[in-house]
Amino acid sequence: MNIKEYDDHVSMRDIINSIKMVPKTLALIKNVNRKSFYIIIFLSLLMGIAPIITLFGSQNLLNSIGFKDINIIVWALIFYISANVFSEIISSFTEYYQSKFQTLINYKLNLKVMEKCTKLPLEHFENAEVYDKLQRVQNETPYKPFEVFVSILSTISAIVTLFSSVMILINWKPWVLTILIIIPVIFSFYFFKIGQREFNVNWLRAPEKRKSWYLSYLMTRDNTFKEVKLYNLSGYILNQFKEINKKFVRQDIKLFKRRTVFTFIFEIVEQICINIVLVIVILSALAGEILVGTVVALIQALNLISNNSRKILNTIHSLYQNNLYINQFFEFMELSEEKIYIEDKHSLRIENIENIKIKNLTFSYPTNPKVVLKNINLEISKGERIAIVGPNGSGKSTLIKLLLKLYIHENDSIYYNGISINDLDTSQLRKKIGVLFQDFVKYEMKLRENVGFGDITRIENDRELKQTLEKAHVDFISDLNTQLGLWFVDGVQLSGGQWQKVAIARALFRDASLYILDEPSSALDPLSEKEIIDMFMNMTKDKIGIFISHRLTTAKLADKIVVMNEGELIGIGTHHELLNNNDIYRRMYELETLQNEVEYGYLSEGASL
Ligand SMILES: Nc1ncnc2c1ncn2[C@@H]1O[C@H](COP(=O)(O)OP(=O)(O)OP(=O)(O)O)[C@@H](O)[C@H]1O
Repeated sequence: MNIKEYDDHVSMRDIINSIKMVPKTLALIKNVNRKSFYIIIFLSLLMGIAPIITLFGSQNLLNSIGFKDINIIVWALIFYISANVFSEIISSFTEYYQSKFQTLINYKLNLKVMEKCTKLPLEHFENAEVYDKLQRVQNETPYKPFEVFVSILSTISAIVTLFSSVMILINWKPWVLTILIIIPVIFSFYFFKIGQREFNVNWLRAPEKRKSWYLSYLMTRDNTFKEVKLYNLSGYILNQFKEINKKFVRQDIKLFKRRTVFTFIFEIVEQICINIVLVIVILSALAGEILVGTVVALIQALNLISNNSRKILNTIHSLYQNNLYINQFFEFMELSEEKIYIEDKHSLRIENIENIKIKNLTFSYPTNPKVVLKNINLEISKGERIAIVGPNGSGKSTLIKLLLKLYIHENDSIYYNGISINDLDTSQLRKKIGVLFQDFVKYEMKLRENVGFGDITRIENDRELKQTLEKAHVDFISDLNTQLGLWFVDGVQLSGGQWQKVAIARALFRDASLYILDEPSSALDPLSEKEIIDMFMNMTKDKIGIFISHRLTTAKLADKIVVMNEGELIGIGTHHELLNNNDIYRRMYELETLQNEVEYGYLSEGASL
């Protein structure tokens, strides 16, 4: 079914398409818990019959009074009371099973969305459209499928009741039915139209809803709160938040108004028809054609027909609307997954990374036509430690992400041990790589988890965790079970550099054959930086080590330095080789040395004071 974003015209085909979605939705819900699913359907059928049994009970009871026989009256009373008790029992059971099932559906479908998220490639998370889709699905999934199910159940009960009530009326005057049924059918098209409009409004809201969420995030998180306070941004952000949400409120009120007016017109027309039939019932009673009990039964049947035809109309309307939402869920679940989950079963595996070869690598991000890497050629072998240097935006981190197979690059340009990265089992390859990302995660969890996530299988191995912490110079906390960060109770906040050391420990905790550190020293003091790089060089003696650095005094410790500029690899060699034959490198180094001298001069000036 195609989602119409702006047009709220509803054709018969749309309605049929929407009804065609019902089996798919039911299958989705049934898989959550088959037993509850069938019990609820059975209870709904009983719920549909219950009003008719009660109606018969009251008709019998009233008519029995005319016979003046105590036995008949007692039996009629027993039947009447039993019918009411039966009705109460069924409704309590239905309530219990529905609440239980709703909880299960919420849990299982949210889990499905989360599981799907874990399988999506990185590029989907850098795409605003996918984010919007995710936002819609996350907002609606907890309750929409259950609403569809409830709509279907109500329709089943209502149809059963309607059918039985119709039987009562058919016995009396069949032509009366035409009036009572034609009205809801005519109105149903308008209800669909309203449903489509409400859906469209919500559909178009997703990007702004996400913005609204982001604004509230800025106002309420510790890491953003400081700047918001300092730059006095509260008013500005709050205004944007208000603007977006005021617009939502205006739209919602407009929709409520439309719906209320329309429902009101429908109810008035319907009431007029019902009252005409009522007059006919009274006239028949006055003419002595029917008994008092039958008059009551006919009036009740009329009410049941009126209520249930309205109910069917409402539920079909919400069914249609909810199906549009559920279609989003199915579309989201069909998003392409990371290759790792669909093709890797037949991929090749390597035990250790001995050699990396990059051949004519050219790359653009899927969301950006700009060529970010241009014809890169590079070879690194076991035992080599490489530093990558270059100005901001020159493509250093992109190169690392491609080495980790975070983007699918169709051309065979990267080889591990002579095998194209595209033919390698992704998860097995990633197990061989320990990485510190430039924007590493500060897990608001225990120290054990922050480091142990490097190799989850050894998260309980205290001895190895402590050895790694020592290597990464994490000497400021000793208890592995210390909660880090301030989001949860008893948390200990770390400084920027301390968090970075913990993240380095996480990368090193992995028993890898390739270690990559993307700007490991960005938050470290010079002494810590020296210690970390020395340790890294030592640790990667018989492995492959790559680190990105903006400090050439650090980079020069590497065996080889790779210089990048505007997506190109413009130089490779030792520090001295590059000083002699690479103008950009030499200039960068001179500038850094000059800055150091200024700093040094300043410091010695200060020292002499
Ligand atoms: N996810 C992305 N989607 C689209 N473009 C991106 C993405 N990430 C980076 N870019 C673009 O790719 C180019 C290279 O970015 P990259 O992060 O690789 O540079 P870098 O050399 O690591 O920079 P820095 O030294 O500032 O960390 C930049 O022009 C950037 O705008």
